[in-house]
Amino acid sequence: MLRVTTRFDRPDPALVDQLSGYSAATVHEAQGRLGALDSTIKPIDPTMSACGPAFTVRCAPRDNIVLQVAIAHARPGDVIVVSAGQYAEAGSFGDVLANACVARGLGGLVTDTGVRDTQELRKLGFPVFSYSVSMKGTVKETVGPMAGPVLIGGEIVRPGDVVRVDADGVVVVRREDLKDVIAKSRVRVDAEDAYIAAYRAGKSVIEVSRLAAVLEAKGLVIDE
Ligand SMILES: O=C([O-])CC(=O)C(=O)O
Ligand SMILES: [Mg+2]
Repeated sequence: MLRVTTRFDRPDPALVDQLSGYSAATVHEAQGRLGALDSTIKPIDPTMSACGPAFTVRCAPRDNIVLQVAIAHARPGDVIVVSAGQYAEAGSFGDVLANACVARGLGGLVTDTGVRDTQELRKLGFPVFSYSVSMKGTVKETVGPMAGPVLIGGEIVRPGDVVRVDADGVVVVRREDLKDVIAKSRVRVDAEDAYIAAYRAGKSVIEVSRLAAVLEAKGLVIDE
């Protein structure tokens, strides 16, 4: 017998909602350039985005039985995060399972293996971020634990950490850092807005980014 748990603490939904107002790149910068999964994990459609608590899953390569169990047990808003050995040659998720996710109100899927039925997935609009697209079928053989820490895209994701996914990829925020990262994201967006306003007002990049002293120290002379 193998007894597994699907219980873990989830973050305050109001904080998840606030984080969703910031792009993945902003969140990554705001937390000190941390938490970005490898760029090999990409949305199947750049218009897709999501933000939610991670429901973590470990699957054997070419096997999606634990993923299916997770879809049955995840809560509305959860983003399922599947670590399956960075295995490109398997289509472990497609439009049938995506419909099960939509019916349960899940937030999205992030996986380091492949997905298939991508045209149907795009039409359905369920956010899917994967390592590959592969038509190759999977077996349902290897059971194992879920809702534990997983390694995916070079980062550890724990159940209940928050994943923010958009056209630029996937970033993970530790649940305990959420408030701080939201505050730092706000500061960053305000600073960027000020830069953009200055450029529109005709100021130069060198002035706004205070580059003159840096360029001088580096000995750069510009002939116009
Ligand atoms: O059936 C599977 O294992 C994956 C799939 O193609 C789907 O969910 O449509
Ligand atoms: Mg299918």
